[in-house]
Amino acid sequence: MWCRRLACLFKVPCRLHGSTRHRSPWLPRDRRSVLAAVARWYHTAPESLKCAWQLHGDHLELRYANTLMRFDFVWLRDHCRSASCYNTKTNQRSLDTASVDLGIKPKAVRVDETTLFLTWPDGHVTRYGLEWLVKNSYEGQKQQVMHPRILWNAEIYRQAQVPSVDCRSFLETDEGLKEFLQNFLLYGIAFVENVTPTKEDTEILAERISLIRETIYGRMWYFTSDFSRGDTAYTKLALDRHTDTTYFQEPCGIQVFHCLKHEGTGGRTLLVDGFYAAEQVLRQAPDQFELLSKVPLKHEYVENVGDCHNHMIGVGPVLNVYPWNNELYLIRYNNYDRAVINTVPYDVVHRWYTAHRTLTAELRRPENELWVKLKPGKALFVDNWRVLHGREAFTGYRQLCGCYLTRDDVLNTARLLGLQA
Ligand SMILES: C[N+](C)(C)CCCC[C@H](N)C(=O)O
Ligand SMILES: O=C(O)CCC(=O)C(=O)O
Ligand SMILES: [Fe+2]
Repeated sequence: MWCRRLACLFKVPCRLHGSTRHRSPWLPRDRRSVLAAVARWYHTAPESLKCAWQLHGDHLELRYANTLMRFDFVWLRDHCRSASCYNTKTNQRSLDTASVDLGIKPKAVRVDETTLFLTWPDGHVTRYGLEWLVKNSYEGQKQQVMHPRILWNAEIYRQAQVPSVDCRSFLETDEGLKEFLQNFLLYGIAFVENVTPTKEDTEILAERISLIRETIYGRMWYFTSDFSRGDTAYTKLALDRHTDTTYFQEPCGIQVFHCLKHEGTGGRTLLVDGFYAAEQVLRQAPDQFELLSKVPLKHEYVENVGDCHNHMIGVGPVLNVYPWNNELYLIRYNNYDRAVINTVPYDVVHRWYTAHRTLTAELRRPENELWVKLKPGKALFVDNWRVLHGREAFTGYRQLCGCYLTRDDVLNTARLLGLQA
């Protein structure tokens, strides 16, 4: 059974459409089977079943380490790692891809125990390690996750007993920083303890892992319930779960919160793993998950209070997934800031509301809610692409400081410490 959805272009195990075999849109099925019938398999050694390959009219088929891979010939030429094609000092391609004949085909192919050798019509030789091919092929990629995560509800998170990292160890040791980042990547939230409760000390923390993303709220922001800005955050009202800056084309990657003072009641922080909730939607209603990942929405921030005049618009679906493996990487969920829906016709609108309701029900399940009281000295980092935050209404004087971080730079720091990010 081939996937009939037009929108589904990828040959991935289909969790969305209930079929595991999709038709590859790039190669008509009948042509592939004709070619397969005339081609023959070559093995590195007669008795070796570890690696086998065959040359087809327009691609090379290679079986290695239980992975069946198909490589386009231009791809094979384009990724050549020889000294004239690739600069290993800069890790950049020097080959001009536009100079490759789109009809190119290797003149000779040879495989030994570890390496694939291709000789091109002009005599140039390309070598690929077989392990490298498994790791870098489409077929290898779609079986892997980009970002390993532990999805959680309140119980899972509590059971995990994720430790907070001490401020000194975070600032002064690579181990402390790495432990913090590992927890942050896995859970989408992480705490630093024993921080001096000032804006300046919070800034030092932020700069340890990333660049601060300056926005219309400033670089380091600092707020109380004085309605100095035209947004509910600057009041004492409760705020339902949401992600921030959905009205930016690229919502801020990370949010840092540090409560510097609270003399009063209430004001607890709510945290909900948006990806855990989205996974439940995928299980219950895969077509609703798909709709939430396809329908583009606008979010908007219109501010006219005092001297602050801003008008921001961001466009994107609620759920953002990598198309080759369906992995979630960004949830955009803010019912306060969602703009007028005018990007799809009325019947799709109704289906979208149904899907949004299913997701909202999951996000609102009490067992998915993690409530914490932020205290001076304890800084919270939230992955704003994954974990929703909210707050309980409060009384009294409450002062919160923090900032947004650029996501690329947090991931950069994590990768430099050897983490998969
Ligand atoms: C965090 N800080 C107080 C600076 C800004 C709050 C932004 C609030 C906005 N409704 C949003 O969700 O993006
Ligand atoms: O007051 C709070 O605890 C959080 C408010 C909020 O959602 C925000 O500042 O983004
Ligand atoms: Fe917020």
